[in-house]
Amino acid sequence: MYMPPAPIPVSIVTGFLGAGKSTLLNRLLQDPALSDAAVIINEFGEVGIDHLLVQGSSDSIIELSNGCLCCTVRGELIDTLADLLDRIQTEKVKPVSRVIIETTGLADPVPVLLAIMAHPAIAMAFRIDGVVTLVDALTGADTLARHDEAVRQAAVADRLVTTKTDLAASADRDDLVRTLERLNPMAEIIDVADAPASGPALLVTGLFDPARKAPSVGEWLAAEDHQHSHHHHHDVNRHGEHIRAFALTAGRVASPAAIEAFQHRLAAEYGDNLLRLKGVVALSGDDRPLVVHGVRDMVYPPSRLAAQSGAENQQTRLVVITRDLPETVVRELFETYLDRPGIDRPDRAALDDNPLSAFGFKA
Ligand SMILES: Nc1nc2c(ncn2[C@@H]2O[C@H](COP(=O)(O)OP(=O)(O)OP(=O)(O)O)[C@@H](O)[C@H]2O)c(=O)[nH]1
Repeated sequence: MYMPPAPIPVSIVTGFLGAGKSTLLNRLLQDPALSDAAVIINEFGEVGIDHLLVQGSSDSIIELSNGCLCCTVRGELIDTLADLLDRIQTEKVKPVSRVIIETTGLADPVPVLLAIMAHPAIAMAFRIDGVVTLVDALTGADTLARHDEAVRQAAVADRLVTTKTDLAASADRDDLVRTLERLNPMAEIIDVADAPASGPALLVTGLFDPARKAPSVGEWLAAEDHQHSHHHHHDVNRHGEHIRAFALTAGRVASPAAIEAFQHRLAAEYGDNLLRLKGVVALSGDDRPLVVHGVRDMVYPPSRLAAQSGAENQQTRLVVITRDLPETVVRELFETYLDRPGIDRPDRAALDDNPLSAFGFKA
């Protein structure tokens, strides 16, 4: 295997679902200093759309197949890094100055770190520079209380970046910072709106050093290493029975208002169980799809992509990740808002008139 003169630094950008990873990366990738960085994206859901949402020079963005990086896709990450080295050696691609890995929001970063650090050849060619973890100031406290993955993401970080502070009350951000300081006393905590978060230096933290983390981080790495080296049965879906990820699809949509109304209804009624909604909405008579986002009970303003060609871009594709909310409830609501008839499905007018849950499910 080709060995570059010095190991290529690897930055891991993590943070719970919808924390703002792609938004931040898009901003950083505008900087010429990162023009020769390779970006590896991983998402959890049947429909890959992140490659559309993270903009950069197209051959530097590699999308891993769907599934979670900390579970099924770990081997693929190693293969991808090995392949990248090979392509650099054979001059199929230019040397890269850095690899940036954006994990899924559900990823436990510990197995991802270990996959790189414990692989003999990969660990010689790449070095983990650092972990930058984003924490949503609106939902972060609740997410940390409910999801171990979020706690681990915060605890392994070299830098913690609070996001959405333009939307959150400053007292809530202060409380969140105190919680983060307890979880990870050594990490620098910065705000996404502050200058240090706006440039590529955000990703440069020096060598990732487990010894500088809370003692639990060393224990997690050791436990993971044991599992790794003893080939224990690995839980393919670490995220448990409660989490569901699925796709909602449709053709071109005549009115974006229907999708927006669906999003608001879903968020208002099931926001507590709605971990994430994101997608690309193909519109009739307009080749520039809408990008829609929701996190818990927040519906974010839609944005537009540049005009897209290709059959897949004629499709509306939404990825939904729920906790303790059956897929059928979301799917029925979607069909209703798109006015697609179904047996026993109330029409939209009836639904809008009825303030109570229409499908008999209430969290
Ligand atoms: N107001 C505000 N909105 C933000 C901020 N950061 C992200 N957003 C919005 O939050 C939504 C989700 O942001 P993304 O960057 O897609 O989040 P992500 O972490 O990449 O999401 P996943 O990959 O699905 O986990 C988008 O609509 C963003 O525009 C912020 O600091 N302030």
